[in-house]
Amino acid sequence: MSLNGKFITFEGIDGAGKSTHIAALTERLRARGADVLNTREPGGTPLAEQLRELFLHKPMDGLTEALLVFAGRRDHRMTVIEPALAAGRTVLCDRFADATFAYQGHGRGMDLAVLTQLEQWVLAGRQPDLTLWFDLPAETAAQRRASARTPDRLEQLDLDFFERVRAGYAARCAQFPERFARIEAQGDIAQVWSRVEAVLEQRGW
Ligand SMILES: Nc1ncnc2c1ncn2[C@@H]1O[C@H](COP(=O)(O)OP(=O)(O)OP(=O)(O)O)[C@@H](O)[C@H]1O
Ligand SMILES: Cc1cn([C@H]2C[C@H](O)[C@@H](COP(=O)(O)O)O2)c(=O)[nH]c1=O
Repeated sequence: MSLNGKFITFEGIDGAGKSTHIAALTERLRARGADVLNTREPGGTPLAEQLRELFLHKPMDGLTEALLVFAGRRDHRMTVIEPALAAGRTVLCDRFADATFAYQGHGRGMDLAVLTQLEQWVLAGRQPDLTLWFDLPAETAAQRRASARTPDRLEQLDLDFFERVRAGYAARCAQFPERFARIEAQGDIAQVWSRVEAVLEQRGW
C-alpha cells in the first residue's frame, strides 16, 4: 500500500522512546521512496513553537494548557500538515491530539467532552492513519529520562501523573483500535524497533 499522503503519529509518556524510533522509521520510509516530513507537537510552525516554549516552561492550569496546544495545533494543521498530505508527502508527527486527551484529560483531569469539542473545531475530522503508541511503565520511563536530560515543567510531575497519562493512552487505543497500534516499549532498542517494523509490514509499508 502507498505511503503517499499518510499521516503517522507517535505517542507515549515522556521517555518512552518515540524520538529514537521516529529517526529509524524516517530512514526506513525514505529508503522505500517516501517523501517524509518530520514534525512535532506542541510546535511544528514558528507560531506553535513559540507557544511550545510557554507551554513547557510557564506555570498554568489544565484548561490553559489545552487551549494553548489546540491553538498551536490549528496553525500546524492548516499551514503544515494539510498542505504536506495534499502534496502526497508522508507526515511523521511526534505527538498529536491523543496527547491532549492523555495529558490534559487523564493526567490533569480536564473534562474529556470539552477536549472533544475543541478537537472537532480544530481538526474537523482529520485523524492520523496510524498512531504508534509506545507503552512503557512510568517508572522505567523516568529512569530513561533521568539518564538522558534535564526535566521540563511536565517531566517534573510524579509517577502517578504519568501512570494516569498512560491509562489515558490505553483508553484512546481502545476507543480507536483501527488506527492505534500499541508498541510494547520495554526491552532494548532493537527489540522495540522490530515491533515497530512488524506493524508497518502488516500494512505493507
Ligand atoms: N528501548 C530502550 N531501552 C533503553 N533506553 C532507551 C530505549 N529507547 C530509548 N531509550 C533512551 O531513553 C531516552 C528517552 O528516549 P526518547 O528520547 O526516544 O524518548 P521520547 O519518547 O521521545 O521522550 P520525549 O517524548 O519526552 O521526548 C533516550 O536517552 C534514549 O536513548
Ligand atoms: C502535544 C502535547 C504534548 N504535551 C506534553 C507532553 C510532553 O511532556 C511535552 C512535549 O515534550 P516532548 O519532549 O516534545 O515530547 O508536552 C501535552 O501535555 N499535551 C499535548 O497535547
